[in-house]
Amino acid sequence: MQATLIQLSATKTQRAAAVIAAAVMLCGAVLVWPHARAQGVVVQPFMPIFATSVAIAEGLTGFLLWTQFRASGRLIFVALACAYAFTSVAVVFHLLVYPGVFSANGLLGAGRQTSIWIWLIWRAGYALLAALALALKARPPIEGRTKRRIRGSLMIAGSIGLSIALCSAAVAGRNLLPDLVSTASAYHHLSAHPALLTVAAICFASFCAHVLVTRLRTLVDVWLAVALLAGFIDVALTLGAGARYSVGWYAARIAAMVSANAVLGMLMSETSRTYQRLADAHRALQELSVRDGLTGVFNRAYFDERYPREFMLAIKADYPLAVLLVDVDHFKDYNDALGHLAGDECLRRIAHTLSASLSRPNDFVARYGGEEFVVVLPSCDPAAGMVMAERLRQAIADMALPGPVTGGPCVTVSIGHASSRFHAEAPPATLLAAADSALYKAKAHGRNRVEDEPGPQPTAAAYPRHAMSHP
Ligand SMILES: Nc1nc2c(ncn2[C@@H]2O[C@H](COP(=O)(O)OP(=O)(O)OP(=O)(O)O)[C@@H](O)[C@H]2O)c(=O)[nH]1
Repeated sequence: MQATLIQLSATKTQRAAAVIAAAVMLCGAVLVWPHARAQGVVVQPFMPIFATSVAIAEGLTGFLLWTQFRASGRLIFVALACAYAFTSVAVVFHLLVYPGVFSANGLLGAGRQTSIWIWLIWRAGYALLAALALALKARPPIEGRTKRRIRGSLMIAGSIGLSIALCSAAVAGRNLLPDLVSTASAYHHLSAHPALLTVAAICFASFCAHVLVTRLRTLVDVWLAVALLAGFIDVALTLGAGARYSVGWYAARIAAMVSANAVLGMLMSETSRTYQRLADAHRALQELSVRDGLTGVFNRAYFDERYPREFMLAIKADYPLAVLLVDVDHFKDYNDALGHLAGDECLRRIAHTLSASLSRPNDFVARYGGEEFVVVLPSCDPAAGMVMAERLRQAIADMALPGPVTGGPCVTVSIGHASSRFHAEAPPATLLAAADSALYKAKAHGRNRVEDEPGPQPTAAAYPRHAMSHP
């Protein structure tokens, strides 16, 4: 089972979902473009809600990518986690310095264009770091948990440090950086500024490089492409918008939200699918671990664990428990005459008939060893146990499996039966020993028959009290 996403190919449905998301964004951008400069309603709480949700989404994406790195050792994941960590920090700065959110001009002594410079750092940093991650795609995984933790932590710390340094520089250099805005809320001449055009070019180039290099083979490739495209649309619409709280500005912010959530959505859906697959695999493994590989009935280990539990339960609830030991007659001759493969098939068919003959949910059959099976029948008194044993013997005989001698008797089984209500002191082995001794008798008395042996008896008890008879 695939533990990480590195080689997880995108299915047709996942590709279709990504294509639809990209198409909706592009169509939306084209439709909005002619109205981008139209002034919209100023919704003051929009910016804090938008920036907070983006910062959280980017941070969560970074964290989930980091866990993918911890599991796989692939540097591409930690490089992508760096891109998201960088962005998450830049978005927080962007919010702090944004005019009109916490104060008229923004916190940290921001100038009127500081938030735009930080936004440029955010968009360019994300695109560049995502492109840089491409270079690490083919790198072999880092071996060793400590090595992974140290290298990964250093890279993440480096990207966070870089983001803090660049954003702080944007705040500190508010008077040195080129002026991008014409008024406090409008930035019409921004589109002509080389800084913004450069960032737009970086975003577009990063998207193209990603598509060309990855060919969108894996799930991560596909949704990262959607995130990069959304980042470019954010920049393009912001360029066309001209002013804060215009139609284009709102549309650009929505594109930024798509950019922040595209990979996160994929990671969350894949994480829950992985849990589902893990649970299924665990269930299958558990089922496999209690089954006998040859016959498919429960194995000896399962019997050894469950039988004492059934025994104690019978003591506690004061009901009888029947045990049948079923042994194939002259099986050595069968093997010698027909070969071990035929012998295996014979055991499989006998096991199938035995389990198919049990109807109550708590009855079970296990392979006790070699050509011997054990059947446990809780709440079954001696009379019902003998009836059941005889029914099983007959069922095997009715199969009419040809025996080792051509034209001779068919395959048969001998069954030793023991059933009893117990003293609390009686060890579980006593009942098994009684069934074994009954089996010995059945063999000695000519085989293809059922014999019984009294199991450990109670000192004084009405018997049976709750016993259920087999129909
Ligand atoms: N094909 C096959 N044979 C098995 C398997 N396990 C045990 N056997 C064979 O079962 C045979 C058991 O032989 P014995 O213990 O002498 O018993 P028997 O020939 O059945 O004689 P009785 O029990 O006295 O009727 C041996 O030849 C084992 O090799 C198995 O998984 N597959």
